Amino acid sequence: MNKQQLFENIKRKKSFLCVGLDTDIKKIPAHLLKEEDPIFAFNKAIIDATADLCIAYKPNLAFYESMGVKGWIAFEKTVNYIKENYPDQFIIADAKRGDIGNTSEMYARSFFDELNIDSVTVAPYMGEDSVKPFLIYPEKWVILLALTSNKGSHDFQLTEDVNGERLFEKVLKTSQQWASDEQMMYVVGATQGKMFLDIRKHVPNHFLLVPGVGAQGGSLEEVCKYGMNKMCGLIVNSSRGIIYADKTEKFAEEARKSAKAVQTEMEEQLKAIL
Ligand SMILES: O=C(O)c1cc(=O)[nH]c(=O)n1[C@@H]1O[C@H](COP(=O)(O)O)[C@@H](O)[C@H]1O
Repeated sequence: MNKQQLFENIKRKKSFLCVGLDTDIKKIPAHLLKEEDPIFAFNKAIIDATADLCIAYKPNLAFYESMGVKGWIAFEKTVNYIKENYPDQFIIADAKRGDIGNTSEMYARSFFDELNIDSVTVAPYMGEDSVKPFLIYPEKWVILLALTSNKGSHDFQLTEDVNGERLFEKVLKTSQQWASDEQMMYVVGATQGKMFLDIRKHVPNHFLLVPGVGAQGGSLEEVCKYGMNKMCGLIVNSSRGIIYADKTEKFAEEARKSAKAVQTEMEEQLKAIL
């Protein structure tokens, strides 16, 4: 999917919501445990209940890999289910990969060749040759960690060099030499508030993947105020805040209500640019 198609989907659905499929066997409703594949059954119900309200899904690999082979199968079935039934959805493999070149090549192969996923999150700290293997696939995206939502973002990302340049700024500047805004996005946490102004100084036109609303307490209003551009430029993720809205047989219905509440706020925010 290219940038224009992404924007068309945002306009059509009046939403820039990404539903995070961080599916934990310990948190899903008990009645699903009797299913042959409870993780997939949960995901399928959540996807069917939310697909018209969001433009992206982000399964986080940790939740699947923690279950071994069964988890990987559920992940693959989930990706295929989205592709077959909701082909307009942008799929993000949240894997935070990145390694020496020939190893990154293998990561890229698994997500892009084998599974045909639209994008993968990548850590920038091993540098150019660790990111480039992901960039040889047309219309596939690298989503590079820039300024994350967690407290630990202060440990490295916000530290300054002798010239006063912060590490996340160096990441934004340098990585723009590797790919354009048609192939690269950046992760910026919703908890970063006014920092979006600094981010936009470096990357005015890029799409940003923004996790951290909902369970982590980030403000959608602030994200939009400081981070929205003329193509929206935001994909805002909520995982726990949507998928675990309820633990009963009505879980999918309640997840839909939570997604609808976020989408309604997004529709309001989009009036600034549409
Ligand atoms: O790359 C990410 O998606 C990510 C980056 C970041 O800075 N913070 C962050 O929370 N995430 C992911 O976004 C999701 C947030 O989940 P909730 O806090 O439950 O909405 C999790 O899958 C995190 O791993």
